[in-house]
Amino acid sequence: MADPLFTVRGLKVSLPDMTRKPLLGSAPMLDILHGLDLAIERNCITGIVGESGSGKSTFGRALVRLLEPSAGSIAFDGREIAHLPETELKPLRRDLQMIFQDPMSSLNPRRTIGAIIAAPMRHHGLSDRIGERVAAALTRVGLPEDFASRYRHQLSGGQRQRVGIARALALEPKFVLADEIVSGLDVSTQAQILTLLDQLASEMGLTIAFISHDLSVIRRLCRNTIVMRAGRIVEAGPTEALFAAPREDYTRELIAAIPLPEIDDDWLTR
Ligand SMILES: Nc1ncnc2c1ncn2[C@@H]1O[C@H](COP(=O)(O)OP(=O)(O)OP(=O)(O)O)[C@@H](O)[C@H]1O
Repeated sequence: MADPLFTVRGLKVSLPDMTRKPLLGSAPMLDILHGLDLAIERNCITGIVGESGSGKSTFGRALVRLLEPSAGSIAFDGREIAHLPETELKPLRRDLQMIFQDPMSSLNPRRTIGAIIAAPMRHHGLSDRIGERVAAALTRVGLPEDFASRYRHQLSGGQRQRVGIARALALEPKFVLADEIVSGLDVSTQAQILTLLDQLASEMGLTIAFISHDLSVIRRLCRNTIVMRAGRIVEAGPTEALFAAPREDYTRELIAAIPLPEIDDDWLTR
């Protein structure tokens, strides 16, 4: 792959094992990722799929440096970031954004939607024309501008996830991690949110890592796919080729387990 946005080599992550935390002292370390090598292509959506506990979220969190790897390298846009201290990461945070699974818990109930979307702008020193920027961010995700004065509890699940997307995109980041962002929504709202993400990705030339356990969604949305199992990469490559001719038994099993398409399955036309 020519000029990827991320190049990851030998990525290992170990975390304190919370299931074995002693009453006194620190928890023993548990190896979660066992040395990942891969690249993430620019200006497209890459799917990360695998069963629960395979390490998808840990990998995503290491990419956006919410976690520090225990070993290995992460080159982001040509710069090594795996072990950068927080002071040097701060300006990079603008380029590394995240959309969370549960907008109900990630949106502050006491702040207006406008204040929530404005927060990352203020944090990164963009304090001029905030009202205009918030209105543009809302319009971009298909919400009326006057939603800026509403609160979280006045929105539906789908509208809340649109706010989560607006907040992540407000700073026009180079990379967005989307971790199971539709799993709490009903099927038709899921379809709307995925269509929106697909449109925004192509309009804004975004690079997105889309974590999901749902292979049928990955197949329709993502140009490339990474399959994970037990903290390792099983296989990775262009989605079409991976589905047409999976190299590994595990990928074949995942594909075989995809439920038959629903009648209104044409939400994404490409
Ligand atoms: N602090 C911790 N202590 C103990 N185990 C942990 C800790 N953090 C993560 N794990 C374990 O590491 C493994 C990978 O977790 P991770 O959340 O990355 O997987 P995932 O593929 O995203 O799973 P899911 O689809 O269920 O969200 C899991 O087995 C999880 O239980």
